Parts: sequence; C-alpha cells; structure tokens
Amino acid sequence: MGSTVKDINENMLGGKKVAIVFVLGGPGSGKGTQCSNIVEHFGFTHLSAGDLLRQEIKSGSENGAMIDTVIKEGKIVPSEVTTKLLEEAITKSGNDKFLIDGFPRNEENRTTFESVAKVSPEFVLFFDCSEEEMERRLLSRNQGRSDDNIETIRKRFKVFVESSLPVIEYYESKGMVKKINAAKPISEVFEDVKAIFRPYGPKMKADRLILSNLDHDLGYLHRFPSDFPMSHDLGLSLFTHVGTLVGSSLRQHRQICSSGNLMVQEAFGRLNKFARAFCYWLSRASNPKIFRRLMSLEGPNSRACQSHINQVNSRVQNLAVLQFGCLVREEHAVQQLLANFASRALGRLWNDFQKQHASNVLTLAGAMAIVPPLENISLKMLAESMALGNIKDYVSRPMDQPYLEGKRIKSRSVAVPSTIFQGDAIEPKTGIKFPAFLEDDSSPSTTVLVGMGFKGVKVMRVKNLDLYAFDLQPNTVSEKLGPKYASVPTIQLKDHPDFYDDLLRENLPMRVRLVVHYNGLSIGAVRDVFESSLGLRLQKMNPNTDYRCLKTFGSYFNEDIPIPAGTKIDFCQTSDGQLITEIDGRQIGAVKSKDLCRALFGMYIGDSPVSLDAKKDIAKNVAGLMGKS
Ligand SMILES: Nc1ncnc2c1ncn2[C@@H]1O[C@H](COP(=O)(O)OP(=O)(O)O)[C@@H](O)[C@H]1O
Ligand SMILES: Nc1ccn([C@H]2C[C@H](O)[C@@H](COP(=O)(O)OP(=O)(O)O)O2)c(=O)n1
Repeated sequence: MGSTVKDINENMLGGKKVAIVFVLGGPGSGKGTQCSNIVEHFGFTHLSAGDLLRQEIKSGSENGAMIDTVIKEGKIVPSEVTTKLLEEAITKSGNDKFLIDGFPRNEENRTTFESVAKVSPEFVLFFDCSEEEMERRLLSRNQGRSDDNIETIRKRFKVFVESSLPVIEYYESKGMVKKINAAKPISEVFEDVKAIFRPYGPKMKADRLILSNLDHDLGYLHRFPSDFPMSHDLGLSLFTHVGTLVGSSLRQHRQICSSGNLMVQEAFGRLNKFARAFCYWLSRASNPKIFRRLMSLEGPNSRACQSHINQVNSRVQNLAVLQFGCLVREEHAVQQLLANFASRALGRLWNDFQKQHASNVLTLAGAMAIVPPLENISLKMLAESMALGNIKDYVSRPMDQPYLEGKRIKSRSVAVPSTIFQGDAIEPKTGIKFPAFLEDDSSPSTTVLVGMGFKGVKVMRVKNLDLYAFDLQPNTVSEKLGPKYASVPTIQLKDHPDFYDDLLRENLPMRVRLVVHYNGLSIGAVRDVFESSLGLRLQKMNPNTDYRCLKTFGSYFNEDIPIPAGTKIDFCQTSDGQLITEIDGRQIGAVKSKDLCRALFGMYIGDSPVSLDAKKDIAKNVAGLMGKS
C-alpha cells in the first residue's frame, strides 16, 4: 500500500488529491441504487464497502472466512480490513472522485479511516428511510445475499441504530451531512441527489472521470501487454473513426440516401447506432457492471450485449457526453482513454487482425446490413473496421472502388443502345462499380455489361456478398438471336419461354464477373459453392452428364490462391464451348464442356437464378443489343 504521512488538509491519497463523499443510510435505504445514478451522471467512482468485503470473501483470501461470518451475523467487520480495501481501491483508480458507500459504519471505522487515510470527506450523504420500508425493499432485493434474510436484517437495523447513527450525528455536528428523504420513489430521490451533486458535474475533471473506466477488474484483459506496439495508433484511430462516425453520420446520411445505396445507408444507420452506444460506454464513469457488459460483447451471439445496447440506445438522448466531437477538442484525455482501452481490450485481437488482412468498413457495413443488428458484431470486427477503414473517405466517396474502375468509353465500334449501361455501372445495393466494357470498347470482340446482381453466401457465419456482372458480345448476340427474336416486343422478351434457353444454348461468348466483397473468403469456399450448385444443375439438365468436367473445374481452385476483397473472378464462355476461369485477369483453368457452360451461366439466366431482377435486366438489355427498343 505504501501510505506515507499526509496532511489531512490536502486530502491526498494514492498520490493524488481526492474528493470523497461518504454515503450512509440504513440497509436497504437505496445507497447502492443512488450511487449508480451518481456515477453515471457525475463521474464518481463508487466504492461500496459491502461489495469490497463480499469480493474479499469470494477471493478466498485469509480474511475471507472471518468476513463471511461477521456479515452473516449482521455485525461490522474490523475497521483495518475495510479501510485497507478502500485505500487500495482508491489508489488503483484513475479517478479522484469517490462515493464511499456503507462506510464509516461505526465510530471505529471513522477514526481508523481518518488516521490511516488521513482524508476527510467533502460531505456525508445520508439516506433517511423508515425500517418498515427498508425491510420491504431488502426482502425483495433478490441479489442472493446471505444477509438479506429477516433475522439478519433485524440485526443489521439494530447495528445501524446503535453504531452508524452516532457517526452521522458526529458529522451532523460538523455541519457536513446532506440528508435525503429516501422513502420516495427512486427517480424522486435522485432529483434531490442531483441538486446536491450538480457542482460535481461531468465537466469537472472529465479526464479523470473517463479514465476511471479502466479501474476495475478487467479479467482476461490483463493478459495483454499495455505497451502493445500499435496501441496508441489503434486507440487514436478507433477514437477518430468513432468520433467521425458520430459527428458526420447525420450529415452524410442524406448523401448516402440520395445515392440510392440502400444497403450502405441501412448499414450506416446501424453502425452509427453502435458507435453511439460504444461512445456512451466509454464515456460513462466507472461501474464494474459496464465492464462486465462490455466484455459480454465478446460472445458472438450475446443477448446480454444486445439488450445492453438497446438499453443504451433508449437513453442516448439524455447524454450530453455523446457530443464526442467536442470532447475531442477539449479533452485530450479521451484520446488517452481510447488508446489505453484499445491496447487492453483489443490487444489480443491484433494477431488475428494481422493474419487476416482486416476487413474494411464497407464490408462491416455490408455485413451489418444483412445480419440481425449487432448480434454478429464482435469487438474484433469493430476494431478491424475502425482501425483500417478510412471512414471519412468511405463516407464521402462510397462509390469509388479503384480496383473496379473500367475503361471510359472513347470511340465505340459497337452500337450500344441507350437501354444498356453507357458508362460504368454501379451495383445499387453495394455501390460497387462495374465497367460497361471489359475490353477496349473499340474491339469488335468486346463484351458489354448487360446485367448485375448479387448473391449472398454464408461463410464463417457472416453472410457475404459476391457481386456479379453479366457481359455479352453485342455483335454475336444480334447475329445469333436477332432473327428469332426481332419481332418479339422487348417487354415480352423477359417472359418468352425459349429466350433464356436459347441464350444459354447458342454458345454466345459471355462472361460473368464476380467481385469478392469480403476479406477472409477462401478459394475453397468459392469452389464448394460452385461445385454444389453446378452439380445440381448438371444433374437436372442431363442425368447422364460426364461429371469429370466438374472435377476438373474444381481442381483449378487451388487452396493457395488468395482472394481478398476486391478480387475479380471471371467465368467466360467461348463460342467453342470452353469455360475459362480467370482470377484478377489471370487464367487459372479452362474446361471444354458445353454442359458445364450452360450450368454455370444457368445460375444467372436459367431457372432459379441468383437474382431474378438481374435476369430480367439481362433480357431487356439483350433486346437492346438486338436492335430492339
Ligand atoms: N427509492 C426507492 N424506492 C423503492 N425501492 C428502492 C428505492 N431505492 C432502492 N430500492 C430498491 O430497494 C432495494 C435495496 O436498495 P439498495 O440500493 O441495494 O440499498 P442499500 O445499498 O442501501 O442496501 C433494491 O432492490 C432497490 O432496487
Ligand atoms: N463499513 C462496513 C460496511 C459493511 N460491512 C458489512 C456488514 C454489512 O451488514 C455488510 C453489507 O453491507 P452493505 O453496505 O453491502 O449492505 P446494506 O447497506 O447493509 O444493505 O457488510 C462492514 O462490516 N463494514
């Protein structure tokens, strides 16, 4: 403990000047309840003498058994024990404002504390309540406490009257007692409490208040070195991004809405909510329950987390502290907190983070938009996205995906009707851009984008998006399908019984481009998805099909091919019935099988397509390519 001789007038304890309020009142008068409120609103650290003693029992320390017996008898534990626990808690804390609840409980408590800690309280908060009311409350408190039985309760009342009231009288004689009528409902009692604590509001020493979040037993978090190499950057980055999100989301929201990007918009709303809840957590003063709840975030399907977030969100409007943007400028300490928090709480995620190439925030947003809100969001995902994704850029330029940039149309040898994409097309759900022309648009063999869609695939419990675009060669389309369909009105083409079959049967050069939209997707997972879909389609099309083509196709998806977010996987059909697979423009294999080609493109324009809307768009655009309008 290392206490040194201190001057009581300085109120120094644990190397800092402290402000202490003793909270007294009979058992069940509502001390703990009101202390939680004070912590939340005024940034004090709550030290309950009873809780510290109960923790000591649980810890199995040498005093544990003795404390247990004393408490069960409704008596008061020797003062040196309680004083030592209090002094340790104060010293360990980063805060300098403390509520000491349930202490001093007798004259001996008081004098011991005075002589050991050499600190005098700012004032004594006294909750005055009748025994009948306190008894009623204790009997329905339901916290599984061994002393909340009628026999021990009566003993505690007696001890309170005999031992604790004299302490209150002592402070009263010094004019230090602020008495509260605690018989009223909780909210009314708190109104009276607030009036007393207003001068100790959150603005006062907010740095200490916030840093006090780190006081409590952090469980496993202690296992991670606090001098974690990237900790500071990670923390600042986390802070900056959360702050940016909170500050700019409403402004940016409109922009996102107007872009028609519903998915990002929805995801953004959720991310924003989460960020606000997260900020709220971090800005609340010390309360062990918060940390327990924060840690419950860890569970991938944590209901506790969900309910806490809901609770937090429902209270968000009261919280001036949510103006994080202001705190950034005013309180450097907040940054320190986040750096510290990040190093401890997120430190253990660092290895995974490095291994997996962190996902960007768009991915997080995408994932959030299609999974139930918050249930699948782990701290890890949050950390990854916050730490790497440049949210500011992302927000202001959600549509820009440089790796998907296509060539601009220069001089066109191919007549492209106005119904189809004239420039690069933007997939509306994700905002990802696809080039209208895959090759030089002056080449007669260029394929033209005729449809887009997206397919959700569940990988690693998170639904991912594989975007695809469907391209066809305009000249060949006109040549092969023009004669049969020239007289069919465009509007009817999408429902024509033979149209899609012909499109699949004619060995038209065509291409489907998938864009991997998630880091962590393995090539094996892609192979498995395709193998199973293609297998089913092949079987349906031709039960006697030669399945070797499928095996050959699968063998190209070699496990050591990395496919980070942004990877383009192209499937191309050639006029001689080859299915060529390319990854980022590099051919990984070719299988000559018309059945396989049909099965693969059938996934997009055949029965049960991955996107019915995209299939209809393709029909409409092919009609355009055939010179119809
Ligand atoms: N003003 C109040 N009105 C009604 N019930 C209350 C009030 N304050 C607290 N309680 C309830 O009474 C019980 C005892 O409160 P608690 O804060 O644990 O008391 P203490 O810490 O003084 O022993 C709890 O179940 C609490 O929810
Ligand atoms: N200063 C103190 C405070 C509590 N104790 C012991 C004796 C008390 O009956 C129990 C429980 O105290 P706590 O403040 O948690 O509970 P009540 O206000 O009695 O409901 O702890 C003590 O021995 N000395």
